[in-house]
Amino acid sequence: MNFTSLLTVHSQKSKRMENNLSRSGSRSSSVCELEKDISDMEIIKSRTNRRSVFVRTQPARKAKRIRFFRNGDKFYSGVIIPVLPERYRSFDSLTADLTRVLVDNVTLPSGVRTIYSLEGRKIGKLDDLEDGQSYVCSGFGEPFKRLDYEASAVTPQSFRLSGPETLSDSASPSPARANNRLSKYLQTNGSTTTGNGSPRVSPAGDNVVRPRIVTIIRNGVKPRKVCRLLLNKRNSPTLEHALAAITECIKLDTGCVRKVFTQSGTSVTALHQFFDEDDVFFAYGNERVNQEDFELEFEESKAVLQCRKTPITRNSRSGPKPRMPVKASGAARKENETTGGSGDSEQTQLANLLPHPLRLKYNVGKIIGDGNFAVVRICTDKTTGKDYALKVIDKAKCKGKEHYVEAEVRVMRKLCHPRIVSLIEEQDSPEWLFLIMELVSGGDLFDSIAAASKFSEPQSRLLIGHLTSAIAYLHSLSIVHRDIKPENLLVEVGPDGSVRGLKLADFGLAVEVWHPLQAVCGTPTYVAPEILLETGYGLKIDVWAAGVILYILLCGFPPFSSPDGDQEKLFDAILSARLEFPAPHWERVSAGAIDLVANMLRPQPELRFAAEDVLDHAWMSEDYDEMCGLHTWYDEDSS
Ligand SMILES: Nc1ncnc2c1ncn2[C@@H]1O[C@H](COP(=O)(O)OP(=O)(O)OP(=O)(O)O)[C@@H](O)[C@H]1O
Repeated sequence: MNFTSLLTVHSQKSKRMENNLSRSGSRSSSVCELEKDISDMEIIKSRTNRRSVFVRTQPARKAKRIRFFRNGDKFYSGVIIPVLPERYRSFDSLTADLTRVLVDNVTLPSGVRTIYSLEGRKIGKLDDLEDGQSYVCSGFGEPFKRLDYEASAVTPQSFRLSGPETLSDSASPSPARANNRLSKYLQTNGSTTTGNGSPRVSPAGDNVVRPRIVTIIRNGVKPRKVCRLLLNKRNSPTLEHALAAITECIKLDTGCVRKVFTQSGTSVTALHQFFDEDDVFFAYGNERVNQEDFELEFEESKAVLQCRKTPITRNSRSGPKPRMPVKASGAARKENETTGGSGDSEQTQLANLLPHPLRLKYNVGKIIGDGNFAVVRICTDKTTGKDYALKVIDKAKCKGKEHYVEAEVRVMRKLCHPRIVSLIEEQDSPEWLFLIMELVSGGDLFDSIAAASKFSEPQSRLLIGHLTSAIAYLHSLSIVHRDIKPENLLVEVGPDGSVRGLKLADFGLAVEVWHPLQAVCGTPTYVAPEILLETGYGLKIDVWAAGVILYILLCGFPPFSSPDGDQEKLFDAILSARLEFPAPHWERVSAGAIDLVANMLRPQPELRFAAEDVLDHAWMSEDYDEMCGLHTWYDEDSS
């Protein structure tokens, strides 16, 4: 599980989804397009061809597009779901799906139990749901709360600055009606609007806003919730919009965020303050502000540091070659390094913590890795002598994010692929979650890159082939990993220590996709532009990340970086879509490799290669080097 999430340290993981939603015959179709297509197509899996194909087999049946709100949550703008009888054979299957979809955005501890119309009428069957209408989901025993839910359906997040009154959601009503709702929303939230209901974007505001991650501390009992939020022109064209974005991010118990302070206690009254020096902010509703609020407890400081931790080096050398991002190392790893591994007493302690069935079956050994929430140790099956990896997840560290851990396990249980680390078994205790996983003992790809600096084309082909086949498999199940990076790729090594292959691990951010996702998450160096733009994203973000990795394998540094380690500049570079293959580092790389990288790093997801396109690319063929001559140099004129 990796919580280097951009949006919040309580990272973003949502759930669920529709099975068999794969790519259409047109290789470049996006998830959004597929969402449209699925309504009138039936999926037939071609066994002979690796690719899933859509074949129209029956008259088109249109999905009902329905928006679902969270009961009592006027800030949640709802989720739109296409409802088709093929997809939901029972009302319960719809509520189960809604539970998985909503858990990313709202608190629903017992899941969706009841669906109401906006007027509070209980919905009992699928046929009662009307196309284009909105409904309210409530949990167990919750009475219906009458609110103007549709007002929140047009939050600033769904407002496009670039187009006149267009809404990001295709199922939104007419611009006029949407405008009314937007205007109503802004009025109820104290914002000013222009005559036509658009948010007033001051030229000054326009100038100050740039993609920037800030840390927000939610007022409350210490240790307080610490979140990360990406502010950009889309969600923060005005101060009011920024406050609404913060409200949505931290979900204050007391409703709207009304006051924000910097750590020095200065009240934030102008938009530019979010883009000045301070990057830690304290958010309040109507509560009183006390001086001691600005003092951080140890746990809070740790969370803030974690938020700030960027894998981009701040000690960049001058010179043409950008450096690799710095690997985040966890506390346990450091501890392991200084103590030379886990001592006997520590091991005994852990063995005592193990649930009885695991204690009977395994001997626990030394620490082999750690993350923010888990320590991973070697363990050995007492009967067979086979080694496994035991991941011990500390539930206390995951407080409030339990559903992400559950999602990680749920996703892993479904997977069975030679290039994906398999989950052997799991055991739960009130404080810990124990996962027994396949052991991949060669460390991670980050360390291999650090050791090798860069890889030959055949080695890069092998590694990217393994990674892409894992991604293609995930995508065939409509699962997006969302945190593909060298640290999450475990390496298999041969007896001579050479890299033989890799396996994909860490499904902490993985989620099933059946509508464009919005949660901003991932790791900055590998994040796709559509995530930063917050226009909704899908499976192709994994291909982008794999493209970044292929670029790194071939030349030893990332395609997008910031010379001084500034994260905002990194985002600007990603958004600029300027992909360069600078000499001398790329001079000896073949044209085929460069072509593949360029297709994996296309800024428009609909033009970007899908995972199977990558596998089909000529450069991926083992014969490529032979066909083209071993040292096909990249000729700039032929690009
Ligand atoms: N199956 C495995 N075999 C060998 N080593 C593993 C395995 N799984 C994890 N590790 C090692 O343990 C480290 C931490 O694991 P993982 O990233 O899953 O933990 P996490 O707490 O979820 O991490 P994060 O901080 O990224 O959320 C990995 O970086 C890797 O080095």
